[in-house]
Amino acid sequence: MKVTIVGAGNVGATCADVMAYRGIASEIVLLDIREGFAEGKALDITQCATNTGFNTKVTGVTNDYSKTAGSNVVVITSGIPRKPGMTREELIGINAGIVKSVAENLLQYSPEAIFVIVSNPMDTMTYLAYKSLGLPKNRIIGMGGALDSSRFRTYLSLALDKPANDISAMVIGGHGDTTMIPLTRLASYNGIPVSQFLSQEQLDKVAADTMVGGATLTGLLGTSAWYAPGASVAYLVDSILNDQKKMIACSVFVEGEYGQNDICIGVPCIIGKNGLEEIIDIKLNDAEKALFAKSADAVRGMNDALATVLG
Ligand SMILES: NC(=O)c1ccc[n+]([C@@H]2O[C@H](COP(=O)([O-])OP(=O)(O)OC[C@H]3O[C@@H](n4cnc5c(N)ncnc54)[C@H](O)[C@@H]3O)[C@@H](O)[C@H]2O)c1
Ligand SMILES: O=C(O)C[C@H](O)C(=O)O
Repeated sequence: MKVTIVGAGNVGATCADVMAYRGIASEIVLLDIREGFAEGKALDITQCATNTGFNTKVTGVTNDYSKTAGSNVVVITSGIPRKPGMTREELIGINAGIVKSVAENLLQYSPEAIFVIVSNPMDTMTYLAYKSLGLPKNRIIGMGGALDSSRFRTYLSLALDKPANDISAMVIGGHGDTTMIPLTRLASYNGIPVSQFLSQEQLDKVAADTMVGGATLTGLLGTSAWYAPGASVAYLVDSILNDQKKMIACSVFVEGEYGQNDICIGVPCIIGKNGLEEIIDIKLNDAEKALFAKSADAVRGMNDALATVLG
């Protein structure tokens, strides 16, 4: 199975590295606009093979889309990341044009591919890809919830002092500092509600830390994060290529689900060989429904800024 990743920067290269190491795809093509950059990243990753024991073919190209032909999955990470103090939404002006042209180029050479959108603001970029490519909604998937849920589980694990893999928890809604919705009520430690172990004050802090998880790392690193984002993309692509049918919160086009229409927003999705296979309808309580409606309003508002790009 062939995967193309556009953007060989921090997230794209990390994603390629994790996918190669875990043998998720047989072939990975990294593409970047910067001369020689993707070639260099691909060669460096390839030179891990004998020490980490993988057989994935990893190549890099400078803006040559013909080398991406016939990809089963394409991942878009091209664009600029935020700097400390910025919101993801401030990236829209530059990233919208990049994502649209990259997506169109990819489709030309891989007409059957499933698209995974990573560039920020991710929900807006996913909507842009959906509207401009004209593909069925199952083939356009925004990655954000996998990462946010992983951060939520990490913060819960730290508060509980228990392994993150024993914790089940999900974040839905927009992939923004104020639009994420960590579903604390449904989070569990091996099936036991986390509220049996943590006070409301502790739970509120975990949710707040989760929501600004990306901003915290941006403040520490001077640019946005890449290890957990790259691993989260690989996790999502694995579920597609290997038809795992995992439930992963992803940004997809909604048509009535959760009371919303005509936006891409994070909802629990079954992800398999067809991309989005089903949206799971969680019975939210009234407070959660209100948070989702507010998040959807903010996500919808950002889509208005796309008018010029969408023509
Ligand atoms: N959805 C998420 O959960 C999530 C997580 C982390 C980062 N991101 C976003 O992903 C994007 C990439 O982040 P990063 O840290 O890897 O940035 P980065 O600067 O390290 O890498 C971006 C790469 O894109 C390339 N690029 C720019 N324009 C291009 C074009 N037209 N064609 C091909 N390549 C092009 C650049 O040359 C660069 O190498 C940012 O927008 C960031 O906000 C999203
Ligand atoms: O925080 C960012 O800007 C990058 C990404 O969306 C993240 O959550 O790490």
